[in-house]
Amino acid sequence: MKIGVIGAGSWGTTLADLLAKKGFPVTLWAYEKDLVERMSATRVNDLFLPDFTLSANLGFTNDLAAAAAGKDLLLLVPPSQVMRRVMQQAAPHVSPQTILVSASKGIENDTLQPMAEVLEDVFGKQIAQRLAFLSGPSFAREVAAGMPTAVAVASGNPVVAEQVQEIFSTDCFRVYRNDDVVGVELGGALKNVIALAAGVADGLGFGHNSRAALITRGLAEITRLGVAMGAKPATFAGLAGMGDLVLTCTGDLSRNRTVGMELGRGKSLEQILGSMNMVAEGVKTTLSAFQLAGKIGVEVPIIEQMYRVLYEAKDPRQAVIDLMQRELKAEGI
Ligand SMILES: NC(=O)c1ccc[n+]([C@@H]2O[C@H](COP(=O)([O-])OP(=O)(O)OC[C@H]3O[C@@H](n4cnc5c(N)ncnc54)[C@H](O)[C@@H]3O)[C@@H](O)[C@H]2O)c1
Ligand SMILES: O=P(O)(O)OC[C@H](O)CO
Repeated sequence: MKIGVIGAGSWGTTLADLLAKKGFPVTLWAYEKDLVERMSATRVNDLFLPDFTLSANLGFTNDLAAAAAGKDLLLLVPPSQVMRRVMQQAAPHVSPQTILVSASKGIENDTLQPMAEVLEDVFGKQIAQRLAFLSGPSFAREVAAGMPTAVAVASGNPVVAEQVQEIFSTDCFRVYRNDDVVGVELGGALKNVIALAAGVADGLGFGHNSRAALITRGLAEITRLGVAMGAKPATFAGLAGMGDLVLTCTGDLSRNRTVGMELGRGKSLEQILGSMNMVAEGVKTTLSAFQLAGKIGVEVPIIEQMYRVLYEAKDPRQAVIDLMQRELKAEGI
């Protein structure tokens, strides 16, 4: 089983190392040429996953063709906004038997497509039979440190779901199968928007009540939008829904929650993003999710306020006031 990993951010590096430690020969593609040189020399990803020495079974390359060609499985972990561009370049080198597993969490701007649709555009509709999605509550640094973690893998092809489950599972990394591709993908993408909002609440100095309200009503929004897109409601009660939402809205390691906190403390989005080398997918996914909800007519009040804070420079305090003063209604999805 030869494996290529596209994207050497913290998650791609962590998963590449997990697979290499299981004994698979793994080639990790990094966008940054100088990072490849340093990782080859030191076996440390000093840019995105410092403090961890990577397995000897792991090879590094800046050449997409070398990473993609002759592989039985390709793990795709670039930021979602560049997935299309990167995979268009890799596609001519991907063999027709290769299984593709996406671990990226986002919805493309402009097209408003989740990664399943982006990859179908690049490879053709038939790719769905060889495609799987890995998602769920999983901070890279905790997985890299071997802390027990459970995630979901979704595929429309049950054979592929089972293969991917076997390939990725370890004593510390437990993978559950799921057949709801849309739900698993959207749960992972949309929780980032709610995590931004939870961070804003923390940054404004609010407490546990506010966070619990955001998580619960955020889950209702995610479920409403997801179901309208064809997802199964039960998926949002699972690892890729509730599980990842709770992790990201409460965990100090979350980049999305951190961005939200800085916004709540009064920094501008430009200032915050200017000081980060990592990706906070929720920022761009907020735009896609807001537009998507408008297009299909789903009410998403938290996502809408997050959109106004990020893209219309609305005062976060006013966003909270507007959320709290909405017309009173019955609880439910
Ligand atoms: N880090 C985590 O804990 C974690 C866990 C689960 C899922 N994810 C998801 O994995 C995906 C990748 O995130 P990450 O955390 O590994 O990244 P990261 O924030 O650690 O690093 C940024 C990544 O973006 C890449 N990049 C920047 N500009 C690029 C360009 N123009 N073309 C190609 N690549 C470019 C960098 O090379 C690097 O791989 C995201 O969708 C994220 O939501 C991350
Ligand atoms: O650091 P974040 O906010 O991108 O979250 C990382 C993972 O998606 C958590 O499962």
